[in-house]
Amino acid sequence: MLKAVILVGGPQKGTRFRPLSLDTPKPLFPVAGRPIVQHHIEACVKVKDLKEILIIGFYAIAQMEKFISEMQALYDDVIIRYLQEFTPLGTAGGMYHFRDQIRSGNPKAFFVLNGDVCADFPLQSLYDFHASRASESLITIMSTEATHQQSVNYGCLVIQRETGRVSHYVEKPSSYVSTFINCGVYVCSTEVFPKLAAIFHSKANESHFCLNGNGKDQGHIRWEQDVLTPLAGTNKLYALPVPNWWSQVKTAGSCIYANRHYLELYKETHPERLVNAGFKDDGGDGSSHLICNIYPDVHIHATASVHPTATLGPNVSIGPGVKIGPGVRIRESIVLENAVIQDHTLVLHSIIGKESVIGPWARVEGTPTDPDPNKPFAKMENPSLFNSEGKLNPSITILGSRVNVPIAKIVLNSIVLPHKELNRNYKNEIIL
Ligand SMILES: Nc1nc2c(ncn2[C@@H]2O[C@H](COP(=O)(O)OP(=O)(O)O[C@H]3O[C@H](CO)[C@@H](O)[C@H](O)[C@@H]3O)[C@@H](O)[C@H]2O)c(=O)[nH]1
Repeated sequence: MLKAVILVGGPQKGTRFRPLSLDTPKPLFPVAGRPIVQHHIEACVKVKDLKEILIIGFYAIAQMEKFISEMQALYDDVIIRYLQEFTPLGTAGGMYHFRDQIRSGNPKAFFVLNGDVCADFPLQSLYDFHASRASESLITIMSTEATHQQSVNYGCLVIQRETGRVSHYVEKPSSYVSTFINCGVYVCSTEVFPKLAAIFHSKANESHFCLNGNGKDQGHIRWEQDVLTPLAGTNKLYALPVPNWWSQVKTAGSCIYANRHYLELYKETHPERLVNAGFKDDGGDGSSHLICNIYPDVHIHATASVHPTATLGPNVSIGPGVKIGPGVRIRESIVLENAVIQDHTLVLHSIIGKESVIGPWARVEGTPTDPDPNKPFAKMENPSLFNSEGKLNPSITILGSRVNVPIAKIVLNSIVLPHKELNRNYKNEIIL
């Protein structure tokens, strides 16, 4: 039997995700019509013999319980639970704290997935690789290549080509180590728990490491620095470099990028979630009707209404209850629940928040922050909001929830906090 742990962190961690994280915990933000973490769950339930998924974070249970019960209803062959840390315990402290839940039933191994990555997760191949080295391997890391320049923003691994052993691991090094990076996806043997126990007890003995000293709980353990770094070079740490699409989801801009890739994956995994050439299934009886002009890939929730003269795509996700008027043009964007986009409005490279209303003949446009297509292995940059001159770096436009854009106004490369009534044009601004 196998299990999976998904690390979702908690409210303080989502600051680069504002204003989107103000009303939805980041792991539940919809990308390609499904919460970010549902994509992890869908990858896990495909693994043979995987029986339980434990989502570990420090969000309040009330914020997660509806999602968990929806997931449990959808995937009833697998147990899905949320375990709340009483305080942030780091990337390994939660696993140690909930060790009895992870070990119960005696799983052969368990996956660990960072909740803030998106990927075409090759979990079965990762497990098969791990199992083939089970006599030695304690942890197998999913790895991918990055550019020299970007690699230092990740955990970097030196991998022995023939064996897959990791001889050296440095978390976010200050200078170049390797272009092979840690994807934040692992298979672990339960033999890792004695290691975590030793780390926990040695931290407890360190006099400076107390609850009020550095502000972190004694149970705070860093998976990367405390576990992976010392394990490298001991023949117990392996890595499997994979060519699959993979990216972090740190900023709102990376959601547009992830949206595009998950929509593309749907062609193989869930073609029913895509709208084909402008036709939408009427439900059950095999009939379909023209809804609008489509440039694939586009996902439209069954409860959204789109005028037949609107044009959507490529890479657009339309949420539940959204209303899109005549002549509207939307591309490379995510439109959230119950938003209204009125006649002849243009939306490009943007996220439109829940219940926002964009009046007719308006223009809401952002600038994509995609990886450089001319650099092999380039990843998403996660630029800071402001440049060295204190000006907003051009990025996607985000309208928080319940924002009102009146008729014929233009909003370019701007971030608008919830509940704002805009009354003029905006360019490169944060509207607080
Ligand atoms: N439960 C829990 N989860 C946590 C905590 N702290 C972080 N997490 C979760 O653990 C994941 C990684 O946490 P970060 O601390 O944000 O690390 P990172 O900068 O993304 O780097 C990690 O991921 C990279 C790949 O995306 C790796 O390259 C890197 O080596 C490292 O593992 C995220 O999903 C985050 O929500 C915690 O205290 N508790």
